[in-house]
Amino acid sequence: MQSNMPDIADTAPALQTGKLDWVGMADIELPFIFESRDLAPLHVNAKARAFVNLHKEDAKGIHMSRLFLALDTLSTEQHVNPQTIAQALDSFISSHEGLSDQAKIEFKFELPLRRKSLLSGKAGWKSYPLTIEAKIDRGVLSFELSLDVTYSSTCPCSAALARQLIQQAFAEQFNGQALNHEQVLNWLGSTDGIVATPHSQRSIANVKVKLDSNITEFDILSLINTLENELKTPVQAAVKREDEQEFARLNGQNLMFCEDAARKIKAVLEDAQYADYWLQINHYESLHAHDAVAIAVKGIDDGYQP
Ligand SMILES: Nc1nc2c(ncn2[C@@H]2O[C@H](COP(=O)(O)OP(=O)(O)OP(=O)(O)O)[C@@H](O)[C@H]2O)c(=O)[nH]1
Repeated sequence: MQSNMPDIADTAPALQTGKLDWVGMADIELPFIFESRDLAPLHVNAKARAFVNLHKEDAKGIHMSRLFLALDTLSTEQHVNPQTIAQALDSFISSHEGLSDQAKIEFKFELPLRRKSLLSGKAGWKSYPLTIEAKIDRGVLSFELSLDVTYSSTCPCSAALARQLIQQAFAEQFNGQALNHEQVLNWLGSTDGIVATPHSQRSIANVKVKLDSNITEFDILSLINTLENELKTPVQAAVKREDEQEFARLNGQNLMFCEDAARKIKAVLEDAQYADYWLQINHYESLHAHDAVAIAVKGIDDGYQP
């Protein structure tokens, strides 16, 4: 049937000749089963982008359906892991012989993880926005992960200003009186004892890392745990009062500007020895209507740019 049909991608002349860097499809709906170390295979609903370059200058176009069907195989017959993504990229190239020598796939999805509460022993779902980009360039494979981690940041400047107001309130209230332990303890537990509170904000760390081309599995959980353990105040799922109190303690013990968060994340990404990384810290301020932002990269030649 197909052989009687015109196939202009192969036969029609290009309107204008020239090489193209990427041609393909965006926003493809693609449910699949995702594999990553220490996680049971997970059903996710991804949006995919699939591309090849078009280096044959007079070719009319690429064969979109071949990319689409390779992705469909990944979705329906395989689990998504570095090997199967590499197979899909290989099939992009082999189905475009003479046309393309570069291919890339991007999957964007939310990774739902069970997260434990801080103290109460409960658990709940928390979703992490994740993008995986895989590329093959004249036979060389590369993988990149982008991940968002949401946390709370309490402003160190605001905390110092609040402490000063609390001291002033104490001085006014007791005005040079000699106090016993119980009086001070009672005052600290009263609303007068916390006359000002520092502002905190929901904050997001956007992190992008380049992975080794020879990885055999993704390890998203360990990256998320590393980032959250470093920040100390990740947004919680299940929260009972004891968890909320622990969260308040953690916030008070980990006051941070966006610069502090950026330096913390930079240090752990350096330690993890990623080939390259990029990070952007966003503190969605409650003091201002604008945000505080810090950006850092590993700083290697031809690497990510800030
Ligand atoms: N190259 C290209 N194809 C497009 C575009 N927009 C839609 N398509 C369609 O994508 C469809 C798939 O093209 P092919 O992969 O060549 O489909 P096919 O000829 O049935 O498949 P093969 O026999 O494997 O070549 C065609 O029906 C095109 O019309 C576009 O902008 N560029």
